[in-house]
Amino acid sequence: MAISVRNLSVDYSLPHGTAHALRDVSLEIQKGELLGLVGESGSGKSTVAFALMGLLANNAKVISGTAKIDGKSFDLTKPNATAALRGRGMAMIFQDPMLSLNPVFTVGTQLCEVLRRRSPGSDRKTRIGMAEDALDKVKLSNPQRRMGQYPHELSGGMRQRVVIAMALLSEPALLIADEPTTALDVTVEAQIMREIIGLRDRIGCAVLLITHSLGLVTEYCDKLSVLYAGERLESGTVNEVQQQPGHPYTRMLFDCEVQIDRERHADASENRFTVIAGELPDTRQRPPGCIFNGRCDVSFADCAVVDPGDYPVGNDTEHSARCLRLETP
Ligand SMILES: Nc1ncnc2c1ncn2[C@@H]1O[C@H](COP(=O)(O)OP(=O)(O)OP(=O)(O)O)[C@@H](O)[C@H]1O
Repeated sequence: MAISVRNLSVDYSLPHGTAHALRDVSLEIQKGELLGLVGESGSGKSTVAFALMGLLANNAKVISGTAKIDGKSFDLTKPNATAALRGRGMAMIFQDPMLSLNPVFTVGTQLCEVLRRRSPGSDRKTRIGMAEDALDKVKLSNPQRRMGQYPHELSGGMRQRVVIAMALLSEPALLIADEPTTALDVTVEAQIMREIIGLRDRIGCAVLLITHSLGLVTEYCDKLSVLYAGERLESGTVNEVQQQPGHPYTRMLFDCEVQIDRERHADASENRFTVIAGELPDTRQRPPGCIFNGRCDVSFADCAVVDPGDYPVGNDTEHSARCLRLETP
């Protein structure tokens, strides 16, 4: 079973114009696969997730887009599409686990509620057993005690495990993890990523991992899509894209990552990270031609006027990038 999103475009209306935050973004994730969606801050990653989950802000409008899950298509411009999509099984892990947890209920009550909604006929004792089992599976120590605790009594990493346990119990077809480890320290990050992989292995769901970290993507994901100013500039398997980036932006992102890694090992201050010079363009006035033209180090005259297509890279049919340099005459 594959999950796909086709031509997702989202606008935000602002006091001075309309920001075209996403433009024709398409993604495809197979069952059991982890797709990393990377891009710098403001590139539109969360907008993709929110559009799928029906969590967009009031000033947002889905201009186009279809999501296909389990062979069934949903028109994302329709107001009730995301409710129907959620009904087919989607769960989301946020950077802040408190967005998924209710502070006034115990962990046990919240986990049992997921089970009650999923199988209303189940008895309480069975639900408690299953909830404890889920906490055990995400390696939360002393599950019985945790069941009676409130979210504020747990650390950030423990809360994130509870959210993963909730996802485990809801058995989604698609799990969206939006910067799930950004607020956690590096050791906890690795543990939480392992739990997400464990969840994927147990229920065979597709996972969309939203992150600004290429390091996380190369370590844990099967495929990646690179987002820039609301456009998907490149997509392919992690190995292919890493070995042969088709887009200059992807190459620059990988160069930054290597630099960050070196500086980490040299124990340098976090502030010295290399960044790509320039800024994201204002999406209220998308420039003509390639959206990355203003920051590209290998652009040529046509890049300022011709909107590039999505061209294949190398011999891999899954690998493509939006760069005119890949156009074959
Ligand atoms: N409610 C809103 N109204 C107006 N603009 C918005 C709104 N929400 C997001 N945006 C803008 O849309 C663009 C994409 O934002 P989004 O949060 O999806 O990016 P992101 O890649 O997830 O960023 P980050 O990594 O910082 O979370 C940004 O320019 C952002 O300022």
